[in-house]
Amino acid sequence: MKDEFDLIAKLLQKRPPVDKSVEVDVGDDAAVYRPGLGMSQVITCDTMVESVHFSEQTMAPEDIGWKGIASNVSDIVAMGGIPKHAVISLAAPEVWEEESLLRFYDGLGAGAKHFGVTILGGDTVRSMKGLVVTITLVGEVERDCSLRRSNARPGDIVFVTGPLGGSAAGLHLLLREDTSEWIVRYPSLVAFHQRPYPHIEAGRVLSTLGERVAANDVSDGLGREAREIAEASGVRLVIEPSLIPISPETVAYGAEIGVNPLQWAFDGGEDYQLVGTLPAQSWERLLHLAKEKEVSFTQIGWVEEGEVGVYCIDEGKRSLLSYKGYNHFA
Ligand SMILES: Nc1ncnc2c1ncn2[C@@H]1O[C@H](COP(=O)(O)OP(=O)(O)O)[C@@H](O)[C@H]1O
Ligand SMILES: Cc1ncc(C[n+]2csc(CCOP(=O)(O)OP(=O)(O)O)c2C)c(N)n1
Ligand SMILES: [Mg+2]
Ligand SMILES: [Mg+2]
Ligand SMILES: [Mg+2]
Repeated sequence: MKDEFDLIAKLLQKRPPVDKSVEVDVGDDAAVYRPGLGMSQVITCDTMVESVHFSEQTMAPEDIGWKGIASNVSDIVAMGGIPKHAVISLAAPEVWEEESLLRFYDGLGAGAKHFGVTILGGDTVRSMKGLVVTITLVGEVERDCSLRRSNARPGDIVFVTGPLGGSAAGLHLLLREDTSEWIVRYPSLVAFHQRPYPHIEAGRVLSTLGERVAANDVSDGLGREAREIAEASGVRLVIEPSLIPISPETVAYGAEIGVNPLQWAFDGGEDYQLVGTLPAQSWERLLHLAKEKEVSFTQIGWVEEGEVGVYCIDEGKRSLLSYKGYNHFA
């Protein structure tokens, strides 16, 4: 690469085409886009740091790009929104040469295309150590229809949208010394970790239901995300661990190495499914709509009055959840 500007020009060739809601594209001081009529804007931002969110051993450059987009899409989905436009901040050390950065953008472009996101700009700077990627994503949702963490009420059903724990199992496998033989045996776990697929339609079914729905995406582990709903709503969530969907490969890998896969589900994170609550009388209607949209919802518990927190119920016995979830500063 000649310089930063030459690199940016090459990276931009990897992005999907922009739509007509974009008034000013990349190439000016800032981009300008037109929000949908009658829609509220949703905005989120997530960062990925080398050695914290990924390493050479766990993710190829393409995977980092895909997961960067997916983790931001996941937060828009957790509000019930449609992801729209992103800006990408890239801080790259010298060891990240042009070829690797272009591969990173291949994954980013593929993710953006898959989730219907346009890339309207960014910033490219030198980092002294480690790649740092920060993505800001805007989306939109119908006015007053967003899925708030504070929406849970006693009597609601607690649900998740898909299998949990697979990403943490995949990370465990990728960090092994003898990783290559395990990758062949458990490819789905590697995919859970490297290529998450937040379901835009799952969030959309919930936000267009015309009901009071709470939701949170599982980036830090089910325990942590459920607790955030309980705290924001001032209620108690009761979870039946035996109802938590866990993929057969996650169960098999856990059994082989002596780890309870529930620990990955509660504490692992990066699954990018939703955990949420909604009134019990709307459950059957949700399942009916979900079937049409090919998204899945599984009940894992219910909401009660009482001391705020998350409780697990096992053979009729309740205990306060001891799982903590991922914490950057713990
Ligand atoms: N440095 C910051 N400045 C302002 N707000 C922040 C900062 N870091 C996090 N937040 C806000 O705190 C809340 C929790 O953040 P986080 O746990 O990262 O969300 P999520 O897990 O959904 O990505 C979010 O509303 C986020 O926007
Ligand atoms: C090399 C490596 N070590 C550890 C992890 C595990 N890990 C890193 S960050 C994280 C939680 C999610 O990241 P965060 O920045 O908290 O996402 P947010 O909740 O803000 O969306 C997890 C489980 C990983 N993905 N890769
Ligand atoms: Mg965050
Ligand atoms: Mg979130
Ligand atoms: Mg997030």
